Amino acid sequence: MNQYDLVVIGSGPAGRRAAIQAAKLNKKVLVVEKGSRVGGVSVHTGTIPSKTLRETALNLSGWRERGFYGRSYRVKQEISADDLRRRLLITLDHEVDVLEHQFARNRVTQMRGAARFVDAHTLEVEREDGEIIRVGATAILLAVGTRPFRPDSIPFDGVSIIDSDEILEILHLPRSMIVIGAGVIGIEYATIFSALDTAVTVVEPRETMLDFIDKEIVDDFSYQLRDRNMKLVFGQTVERVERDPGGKCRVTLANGRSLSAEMVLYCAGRTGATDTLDLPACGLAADSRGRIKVNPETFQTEVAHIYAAGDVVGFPSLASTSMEQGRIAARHAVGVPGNEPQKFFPYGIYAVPEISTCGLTEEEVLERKIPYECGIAHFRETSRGHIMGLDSGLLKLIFSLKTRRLLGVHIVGEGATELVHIGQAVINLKGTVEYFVENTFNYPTLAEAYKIAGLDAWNRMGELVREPAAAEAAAE
Ligand SMILES: Cc1cc2nc3c(=O)[nH]c(=O)nc-3n(C[C@H](O)[C@H](O)[C@H](O)COP(=O)(O)OP(=O)(O)OC[C@H]3O[C@@H](n4cnc5c(N)ncnc54)[C@H](O)[C@@H]3O)c2cc1C
Ligand SMILES: NC(=O)c1ccc[n+]([C@@H]2O[C@H](COP(=O)([O-])OP(=O)(O)OC[C@H]3O[C@@H](n4cnc5c(N)ncnc54)[C@H](O)[C@@H]3O)[C@@H](O)[C@H]2O)c1
Repeated sequence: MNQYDLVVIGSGPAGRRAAIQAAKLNKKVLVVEKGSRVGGVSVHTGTIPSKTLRETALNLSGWRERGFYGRSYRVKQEISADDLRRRLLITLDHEVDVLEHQFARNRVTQMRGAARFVDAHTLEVEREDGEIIRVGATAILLAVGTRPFRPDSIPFDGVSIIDSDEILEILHLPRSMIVIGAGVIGIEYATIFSALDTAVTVVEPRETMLDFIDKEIVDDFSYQLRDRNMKLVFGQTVERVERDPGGKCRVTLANGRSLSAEMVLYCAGRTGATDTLDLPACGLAADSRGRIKVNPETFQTEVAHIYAAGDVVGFPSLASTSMEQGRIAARHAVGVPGNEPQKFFPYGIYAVPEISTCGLTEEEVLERKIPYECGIAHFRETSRGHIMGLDSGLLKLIFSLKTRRLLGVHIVGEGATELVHIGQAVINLKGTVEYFVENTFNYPTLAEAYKIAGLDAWNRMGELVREPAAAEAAAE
């Protein structure tokens, strides 16, 4: 039986980053992956495919140019499912190739097959041909991720009633679609298909969506969706989903209302992929959604040498945070703990338009009773926004009145997921409103919106009265 310092189960963002980190520290590392190719949900069914699909949809539809040329502007008149898939396959091949090369360069051993526990230090890997291989490990990282939640009550058929994995395989672009669940996945796909001129209705049991985002940003976003005729049916639960004799999909709501469309996309959350690990054999158990509890600082489970990271541990379930969690877990597992991570990470929602946020929302600032001031900039106030033909886009900064420090940055609009990193740096480096007022920004850029929002807040906050010594230091 081969013995390893660290065995990583799963090759998604958490597993991949953990394996390479441990290998860089000269440890003997094995990655076990049951999928036919490495990369995890992130590369094959999640982040990368959905973002590639979005980019293709925006390019082929001419979405970004419609501000100038009108809503009927198209780059390609008839966009097919094949058009969308072509770019996807090229991107995925490239991602897998980069990852395989990283593993090879860093001497990370790979094994194809499904891993399960024999005991707390031993795993069995079942390969596709039925062969079973035993491996021993000093430490183990569970980076098994999640899969779409598929309740028995929904008659999935892989063609018209589908989940977020199956949407990548559709054979034709639907003219109408009902998206069930206004979480991040549901909203991203709903808005991408709406940009392709599919008539989209979103059904959500709660009265609101994306509750972790600043309300002013969600309000602006919802207004933009409704303005382009997307239907948001909130506060309604789904009673039944079925195909009617004419081939259309019918969704019946608890209030009796009936909706019909060519396609139903079901996105009501995800389940941890822990059911086949035989967790009791190592002394662990998962919760009802298949998730594993960990120490949020070390990512150790209740069994000290077994770690879990990534989506299998729950919120925030992002590729970006999963990578960091994997790195922290691997360092701790091999006895070289890293520095404490930065407190504030960005959250990017690649809807059309994009939303991105870092730090505290206005609702959180109010809840914590922190005296604050906000600064707002509309992208249309920037010259770059004019050049790009943007008629929407909003950047909101929240500052503490006491310390003048930036507490939160919230953006909806073109480039939000890139722009947010300026705000993230200022928050984590403890910068104040003066950073935006006193620095020169490239012109014309959308980043200039930071300057405008900073000045907007500063005008209400008033001048900073510097102590004479501090003023001298600032002048140096
Ligand atoms: C549609 C969609 C869009 C997304 N968009 C974004 C985005 O834009 N930005 C972002 O940051 N995040 C995004 N995410 C989230 C992101 O994909 C996940 O946070 C990330 O993939 C989680 O990484 P992970 O390492 O935990 O596991 P995963 O990527 O889920 O990988 C887990 C791997 O473990 C393997 N595995 C499972 N069980 C076993 C076993 N028993 N033996 C061997 N192998 C096993 C699986 O085959 C899989 O390859 C998106 C997710 C979805 C679904
Ligand atoms: N851009 C990104 O960073 C990105 C993109 C996609 C996904 N993700 C991650 O993937 C994770 C999973 O996303 P998700 O959208 O599947 O889950 P989610 O938990 O974010 O959203 C699920 C939504 O479905 C609703 N819902 C729950 N039960 C329902 C039911 N029975 N009928 C109808 N609606 C129901 C919920 O109220 C919720 O709004 C998220 O935590 C997210 O962090 C991130």
